[in-house]
Amino acid sequence: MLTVSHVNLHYGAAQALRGVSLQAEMGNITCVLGRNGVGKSSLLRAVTGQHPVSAGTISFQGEVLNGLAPYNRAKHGIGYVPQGREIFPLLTVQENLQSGYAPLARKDKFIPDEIFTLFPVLKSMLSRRGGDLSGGQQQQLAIGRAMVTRPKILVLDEPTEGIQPSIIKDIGRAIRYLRDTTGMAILLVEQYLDFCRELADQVYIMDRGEIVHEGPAETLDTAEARRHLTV
Ligand SMILES: Nc1ncnc2c1ncn2[C@@H]1O[C@H](COP(=O)(O)OP(=O)(O)OP(=O)(O)O)[C@@H](O)[C@H]1O
Repeated sequence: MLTVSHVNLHYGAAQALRGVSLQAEMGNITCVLGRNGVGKSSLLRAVTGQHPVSAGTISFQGEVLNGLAPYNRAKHGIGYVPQGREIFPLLTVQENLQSGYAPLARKDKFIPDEIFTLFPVLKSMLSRRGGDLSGGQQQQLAIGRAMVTRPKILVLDEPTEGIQPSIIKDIGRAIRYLRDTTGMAILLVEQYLDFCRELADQVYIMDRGEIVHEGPAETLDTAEARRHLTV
C-alpha cells in the first residue's frame, strides 16, 4: 500500500500541497478528483519523486520513499504515466517501450506480451514514430511504457485528458484489467467525474492543495463532487 502522510509541497514561496494524506491500497483503484490547479499533478510529483516534499512522508509497502530519486522509486515498483504522456516523438513505439528498461534487471529487459494484449494497436505500430500516434494511442503507449517497468503501483496523471471517448473506454478497461489480474495498486488523478466514478474503488477530492473529501466510490455525493470540479 502507498501511504502519503501530512505532505506539504512548495514551488518557491507558493504552497501547492497542504497536509495531504491518502492511501492507495493494493488491488484497488484510488482516484483523486479536482479541477485545474488544485495540486493533483503536484501530489503525483511528490509520490514519484519528481519534486521534493517540504514536510510529511511518502511510503510504499512500509518503506519510506522521501529522498529517493525517481529512478530509485521506479525500482521500488512505482510506475508513472505523466500528464501530457511525454512520449519521445522521434523514437519508435518499440524504442519508447524500451525506454522503460532502465530500472530493470537484465533478465527482465523485454516487453511483456500483456501490453500488446491490452493495447493491440501498439503491436501493429511498433516501428512507427511516437510523434505520429494519435493522442489516445500515445496515452496507451505511455501506460505500456510504465508497465514495462513491472510496477506494483501505477500512477496516472489525467489519463483521459484530450482523448476521444472510444479510447477513454479502452483505457478504463485496461486499468480495470490491471487491477483485477495483477492486484497492483492504481492511483490516478482526474477531472473527469464519470470516468472516476465508474472505475474507482476509493475517491478523494482535492481543493486548493488540500484533501476535502475521502470515501468509497459508491457513496460519492455526485453533486458535492461536481461543486469542487466547477470553477
Ligand atoms: N513548476 C511550478 N512552479 C510554480 N508553481 C507551480 C509549478 N507547478 C505547478 N505550480 C502551481 O501549483 C499549483 C498546483 O498545480 P498542479 O499542476 O499540481 O495542479 P493540478 O491540479 O494538477 O492542475 P492541472 O490539471 O492544471 O495540472 C498551481 O497553482 C500551479 O500554478
